[in-house]
Amino acid sequence: MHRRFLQQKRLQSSSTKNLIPIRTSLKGAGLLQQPVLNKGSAFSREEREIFQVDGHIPYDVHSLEKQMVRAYAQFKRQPSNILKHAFLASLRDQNQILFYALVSSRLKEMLPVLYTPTVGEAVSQYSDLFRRPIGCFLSLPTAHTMREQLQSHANAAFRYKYPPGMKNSDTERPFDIVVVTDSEGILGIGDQGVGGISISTSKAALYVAGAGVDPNRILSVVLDVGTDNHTLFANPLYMGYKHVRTRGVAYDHFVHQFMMNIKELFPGALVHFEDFGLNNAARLLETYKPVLPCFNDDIEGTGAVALAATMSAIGVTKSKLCDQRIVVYGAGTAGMGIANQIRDAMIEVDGLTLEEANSRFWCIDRDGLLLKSNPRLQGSQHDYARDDEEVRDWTREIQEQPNLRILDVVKAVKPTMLVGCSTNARSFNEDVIRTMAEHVERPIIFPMSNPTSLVEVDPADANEWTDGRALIATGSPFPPAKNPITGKDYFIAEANNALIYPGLGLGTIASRSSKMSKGMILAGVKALASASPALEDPDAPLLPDLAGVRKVSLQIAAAVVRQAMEEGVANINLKKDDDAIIEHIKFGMWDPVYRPLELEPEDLTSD
Ligand SMILES: NC(=O)c1ccc[n+]([C@@H]2O[C@H](COP(=O)([O-])OP(=O)(O)OC[C@H]3O[C@@H](n4cnc5c(N)ncnc54)[C@H](O)[C@@H]3O)[C@@H](O)[C@H]2O)c1
Ligand SMILES: O=C(O)C[C@H](O)C(=O)O
Ligand SMILES: [Mg+2]
Repeated sequence: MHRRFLQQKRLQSSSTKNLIPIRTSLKGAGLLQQPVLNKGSAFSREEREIFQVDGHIPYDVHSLEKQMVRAYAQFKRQPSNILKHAFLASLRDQNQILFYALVSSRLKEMLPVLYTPTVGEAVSQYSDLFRRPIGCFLSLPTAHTMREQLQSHANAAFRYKYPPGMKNSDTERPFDIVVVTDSEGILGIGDQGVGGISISTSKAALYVAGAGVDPNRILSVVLDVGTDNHTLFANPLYMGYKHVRTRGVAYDHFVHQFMMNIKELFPGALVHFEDFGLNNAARLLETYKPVLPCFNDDIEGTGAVALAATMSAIGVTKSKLCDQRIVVYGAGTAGMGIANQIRDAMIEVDGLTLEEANSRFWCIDRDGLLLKSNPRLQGSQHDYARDDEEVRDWTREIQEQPNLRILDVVKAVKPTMLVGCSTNARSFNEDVIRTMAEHVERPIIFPMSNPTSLVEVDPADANEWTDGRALIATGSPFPPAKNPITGKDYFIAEANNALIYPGLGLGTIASRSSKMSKGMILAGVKALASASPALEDPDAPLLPDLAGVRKVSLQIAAAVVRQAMEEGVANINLKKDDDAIIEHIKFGMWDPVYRPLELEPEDLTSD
């Protein structure tokens, strides 16, 4: 009876009175080793007694706030960003609440460590830094047991048990979101083999910290089909499948087996494709869009964030989308995703025809300007390839270049907007930027390549070479640039897909939608663009700060849910009313707070 009394007393205590308790039968060391339930020094006196934690932990009881102070000091003591990243990974593995509470409270400082750019190092050094596996490793040689492996993750995922009649997050499917990479095109650093798991776990962490998705309902996956990365092959500590990267029919079969297993085992879960290679990303998205809810972050997420930044920029320049002349440098997964997203918006918002909208783009890849005569054009590149005739009208000086490079194109086209997704560091050099700035009052410049070392132009340089006139957004975080004329700081918008994918994902799962449609993505873009600080002040950044992503995600998710309901793809019974939608989304959101613990009833009866 004593324990029952203590439980009731604890439930009435003021600090926990509004929190729904969680039931568990774990005790002692077993409880401390469960990162979802472990509170470390924050177990209350009563919990320590009931759950036999006494003796496993020093005496004093500390609040979550005090734990955060200690964890932050330990974080600061790590000598490099990669060691800080490793520290955060261990913390996540020990105490999920403390990890997310710390990260969420200092998102601005933690994001560049947890995510881009440091995640690039974590991926490439994965086998050297490995401590404990987090995530799901599906390797080609063990494909015959893939279903059992996925099922085993579903079984191992912690499921909350709330007392009867209280909120229940335990729905019929074990996971809401599956983040998957095959590691062939990690950021701009290419094939990274099994280390790609860290991009999946990082993207998953942002769904949690950035949109309040329950971390226990996201599965992070790497599809290990081998690697063509010689450095990894030469590393005796490499932990992945040491085999040349599997391609062709065997690769397609493996991916198909994965997708079909997800559809059957986790029905309705959103599949988030991340950093697949150029030859697979668009093809897989097209294949599986009609089959299950799926989304490619590098194509659709990047396109969406770039479109939001563009909408914001044209608000400053007081022009229309259809007035833009856009040069896209690097016509790969992200470059084509951005062009497609902006092109589709020109059609929907400004009423252009497809042909008219395509004609606003000049895309450049390794062979130079994409021309219709180029036999190597692929996928969306065909839409944007220019007529060879057009180039014949350009000046002799330009025409005589062996293949049309960025400076030639900028001279001839006089673009209003220059987007970089090339991985070609510093390719927007002084000549390119100054030439662009000669012809346009407020040049819109988006060097989107990640990580930081691959950026097409340092925003400080772009700012200086345009006398502070450029409207800039980058893929990685940069410090403010000084306006050379006014001396004021210009804050650089971070146009990273992390600003939008968490909200898009949250909206999709909150609407229990059968797909993530173009309309839902566009609704999310408009919500993000409407939160732009530049709407109020033309010298402010083009996008809200990534550190405020959680607030923005709620607005994005609400727009997505509303649109899903309008399109008839939502599976919820809800009034089409803004307050009701926000309430519904908030109800499902997860917060990093310690909930009171209750013993499973069978454990109580043994008293
Ligand atoms: N800001 C963001 O949110 C975001 C999102 C996705 C990708 N990215 C970044 O964009 C870059 C590209 O990613 P991706 O997924 O599109 O890769 P990708 O390999 O699919 O595309 C890169 C393209 O650039 C071309 N290219 C390479 N070198 C070039 C050169 N010297 N001149 C012209 N073209 C060249 C390639 O041929 C390829 O078509 C990466 O650095 C990635 O980190 C940023
Ligand atoms: O991961 C990022 O930082 C953004 C994007 O998905 C990328 O591949 O660069
Ligand atoms: Mg990516």
